[in-house]
Amino acid sequence: MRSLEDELFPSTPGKVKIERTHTINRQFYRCFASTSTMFLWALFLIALTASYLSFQSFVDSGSRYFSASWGGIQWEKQVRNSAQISRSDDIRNGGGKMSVLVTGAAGFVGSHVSLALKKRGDGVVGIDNFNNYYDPTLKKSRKNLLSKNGIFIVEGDINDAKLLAKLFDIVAFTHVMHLAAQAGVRYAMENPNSYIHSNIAGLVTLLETCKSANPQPSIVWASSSSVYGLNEKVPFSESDRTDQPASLYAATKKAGEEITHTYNHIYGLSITGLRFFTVYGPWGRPDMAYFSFTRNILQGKPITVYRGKNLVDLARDFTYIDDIVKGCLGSLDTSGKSTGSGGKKTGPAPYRIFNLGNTSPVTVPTLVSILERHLKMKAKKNIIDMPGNGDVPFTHANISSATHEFDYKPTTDLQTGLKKFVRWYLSYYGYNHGKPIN
Ligand SMILES: O=C(O)[C@H]1O[C@H](OP(=O)(O)OP(=O)(O)OC[C@H]2O[C@@H](n3ccc(=O)[nH]c3=O)[C@H](O)[C@@H]2O)[C@H](O)[C@@H](O)[C@H]1O
Repeated sequence: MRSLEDELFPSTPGKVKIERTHTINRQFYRCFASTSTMFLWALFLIALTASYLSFQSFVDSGSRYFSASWGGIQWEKQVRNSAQISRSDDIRNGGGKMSVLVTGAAGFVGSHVSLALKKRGDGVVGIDNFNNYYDPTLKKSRKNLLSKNGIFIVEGDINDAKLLAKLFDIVAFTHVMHLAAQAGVRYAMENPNSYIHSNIAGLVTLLETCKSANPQPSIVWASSSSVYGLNEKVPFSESDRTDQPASLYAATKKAGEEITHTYNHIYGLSITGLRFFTVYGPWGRPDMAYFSFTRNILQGKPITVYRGKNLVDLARDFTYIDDIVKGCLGSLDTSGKSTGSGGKKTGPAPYRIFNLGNTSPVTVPTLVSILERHLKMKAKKNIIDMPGNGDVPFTHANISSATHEFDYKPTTDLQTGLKKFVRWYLSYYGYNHGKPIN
C-alpha cells in the first residue's frame, strides 16, 4: 500500500533508492523548491491576505458608521417608553398627538428640541451616531440630560436602513425632526465625504424609510442659511436664488432641498425645510466661532477674526437657540399630513421652506466685544483676510413667511443670548476648560 509520503512525493523511476534515503525535512524542502508548488502556495497566501484585508475594511467601515449595538427586548422597551405621549389636551395638527423621531438628538439643536417636545408631553425618541467631529463627551452629557428627562437616544447612524425600519416597526412615528447632519462650513474642505455621507446618503436613507412607513410621518428638517451662498440681495427671502453655494456644506444642504422635493412630489411626504441662521446658545457646538472664541479668551490664547473684502467686517444673523426651538415646534405643529400609503402618493402634500433667523445681523468684531464684556477679559485678536474656504461675508434673514405661517417671532438679542451662553459655559467647563465640571 502507498503511504501518505508516497502520495505527496511520488518517486521518479530510477531515483527511488536515493530519494528514500532523504529525511522528511529534505522532502518538504524539495516540495517548496518546486516552481509550480511555490506558485500555488504564493497564490494561496495572496488570497488569504486579501480576504483578511477586505474583512478588516468591512469591520472598520461597519464600526465607523454602525458601531452601536441595538435590538433586544430591553432596547425595544426603552424605545417604546420614550415614544409615549403624556399630554391629552392636544388640538394641533387636526387633534393628533405627536410621537417624534429626532435625528441628531445628542447634537446642539437636537437636544434642545427633544427636551422642548418632551416637556410639553410629546413622545420623543432620539437617534445619534455620536461621531467625533467635535468632543463626543459633550454629546454624552447632552444624552444624560435627555435621559434624566425620559428621552432615550438610540446609538446608530441614519444610513442604517435596518435600524430605521426597526424603529418604525416599534413606533408609528407621526413626525420626524431631522437634525442629524455634518455641520460646519469650513470643515468641508478637510473632510468632504462626511458631508456626502450624512447630508446626502443619510438623508436619502431616512426618506426611503419614511416613504415606506405606514402611516407616513411628516418631516421637518434642518437646511441652512448657507444655501443663499454669494447672494447680495438682503435680507434673504425664501424665493431668492440659491444656486451659488460657496461651500460643499451649502451645496449638500441645497441638494437636500431638491431631494426632499422629489420625495414630496413622488411619495406624498409632508416636508418642511428650515434654513437656520448661525444658531448659538448653551450646550452649543464647540466648532463655532462664539464657542471657540470663549474658550480661547478664557485660556488667554489668541483668536482669529476674519475680515471681508475692502476691510469690511463679516456679519451674521446670529439666532438664539430658544428662538430656533420655537421655530421647530411651530413647523411640526403646522406641518400637515403626508398623503402616501404603501409607498404611493394619494394626493398632494405640503412642501415648505422657511428662514429661521433673528433678522438683525451683528459683525464678528461686535460678537467678540460682547463676549469680552461677559467674560470680563480682553481677547488677543489676530485679524486676517477671510480665507477662501467657503465662508460668506454676511447673512440676514427675512422671516415673514415663518411669522405668517406659525407666528414665528425671535425674542433674544445677541447680548442677552451670549450672556446665557457664557453662564452655561462657565458652569459646565469652569474657567480653564479642562474636563466638564458637572
Ligand atoms: O447659518 C448656517 O447655516 C451656518 O451657521 C454656522 O456657520 P457660520 O455662520 O460660518 O458660523 P461660525 O463658524 O460660528 O462663524 C461665524 C462667523 O465668525 C467668523 N469666524 C469663524 C471662525 C474663526 O476662527 N474666525 C472668524 O472670524 C466666520 O467667518 C463667520 O463670519 C454653522 O457653523 C454652520 O453649520 C451653518 O449652520
